[in-house]
Amino acid sequence: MDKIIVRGGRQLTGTVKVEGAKNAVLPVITASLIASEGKSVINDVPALADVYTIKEVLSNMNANVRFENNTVTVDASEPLTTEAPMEYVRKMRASVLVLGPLLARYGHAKVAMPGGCAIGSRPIDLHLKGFEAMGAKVHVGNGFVEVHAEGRLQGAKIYLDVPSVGATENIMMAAALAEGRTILENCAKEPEIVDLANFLNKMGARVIGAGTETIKIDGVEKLTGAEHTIIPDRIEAGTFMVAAAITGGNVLVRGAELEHMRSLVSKMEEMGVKISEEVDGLRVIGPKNLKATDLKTLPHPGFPTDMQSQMMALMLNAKGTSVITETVFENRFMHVEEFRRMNAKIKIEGRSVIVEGPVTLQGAEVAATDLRAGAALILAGLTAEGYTRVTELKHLDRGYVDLTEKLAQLGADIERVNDEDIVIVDATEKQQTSAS
Ligand SMILES: CC(=O)N[C@H]1[C@@H](OP(=O)(O)OP(=O)(O)OC[C@H]2O[C@@H](n3ccc(=O)[nH]c3=O)[C@H](O)[C@@H]2O)O[C@H](CO)[C@@H](O)[C@@H]1O
Ligand SMILES: C=C(OP(=O)(O)O)C(=O)O
Repeated sequence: MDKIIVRGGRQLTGTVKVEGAKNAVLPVITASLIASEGKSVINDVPALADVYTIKEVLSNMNANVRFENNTVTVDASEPLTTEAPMEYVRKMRASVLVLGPLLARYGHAKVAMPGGCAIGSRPIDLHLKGFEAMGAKVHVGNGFVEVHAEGRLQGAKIYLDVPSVGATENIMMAAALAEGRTILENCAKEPEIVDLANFLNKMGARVIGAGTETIKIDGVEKLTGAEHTIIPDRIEAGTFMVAAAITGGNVLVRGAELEHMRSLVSKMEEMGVKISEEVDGLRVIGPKNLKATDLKTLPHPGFPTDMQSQMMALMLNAKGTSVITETVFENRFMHVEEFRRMNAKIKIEGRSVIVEGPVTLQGAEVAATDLRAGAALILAGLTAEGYTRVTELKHLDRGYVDLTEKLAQLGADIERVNDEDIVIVDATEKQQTSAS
């Protein structure tokens, strides 16, 4: 089993480049299934475990998919099967995004029902309600969800109870080939939604309003493969911004888009971090003393839940009491217990946590309970005394490319090792070990 070992105390400096966004590339790759003609060429694709998983999903459905040098090409012009293999849906919830494309093109799709996960129950009822409103029949049973439509889907007016990112994407893709106009209200406004709409439009779809709370889609008869470059990953960028801030460092995060990250930038500035826009990214300079603040996660343009745990690591180093309220996922505080192993003073009260800082964090063995929890524990390790060992890296590999190497290049004392190779113990740790 791999572990990441980090020793705190180094200031990070230099430049780091952001990859293409995981949450944009997954829907864009699934959207390429709609094209009954031509090849799609998708650039700036990060080499993430999730991308390899979605590639396998598509290949198993008879699409011809290649992934080389950060470019994915998809040729879906041969007839496809309309069932996604269960093993992949288990690995990655975003596999449910094949439902909309397959339903649009073939009037049928079947996938394993995605389970709950560490951060909450994550139902897909809103995706299914949207399909039903367009005339599809939905059957859920024996661990599968199956959707059917007789003839073309029909454009419809659909109001989402909550602005779900996945439901907005799935419905937008299904509506691309529906007969007539679909109006999707209270939809998600994330930059990744805009990226998907741009790709669909390049394929010949007619989607307007992406990025606002109402999206209108006029269905067309067919879509053709297109070329597209994925937007930068705002969550990876944010993770490096926190790494710079937490170590009092000075880092240029190349590719970070201010427009996609206003809520994060403004919170970090409230904490005393200096952030300035440069031609090719954002420069982040950490202050000597960080100030406490409060934040509430919300759908975009509110504060992103995917940056909540990393900000908690920053707050542990800030002077005063900070409060985080998580409103998007009901169980996204699994990292709190792990931070406590590192001497953090955090209380959970319902959907809020109260963080007292600054504390002297102590290195410990901690588990990455989910993707962003893993990143947050590494960030905390950058300021902790002694060694922090982060385990359960499978989550982290879903969302970060070469995180260890990139942080090491910025000056962090960090390495990824296989369990059996671990022999190093520093002086502090030897003392702790012999004292215990
Ligand atoms: C691959 C991808 O893009 N993942 C992102 C996407 O996940 P994902 O698309 O799964 O997240 P959603 O926006 O759908 O979920 C937001 C909230 O809506 C609820 N909900 C969602 C669908 C539904 O049918 N019914 C329902 O009740 C969820 O339980 C959750 O409480 O957006 C999340 C919220 O920004 C991010 O944390 C994830 O990183
Ligand atoms: C929760 C996340 O992703 P996913 O929806 O792929 O689980 C995330 O990126 O933080």
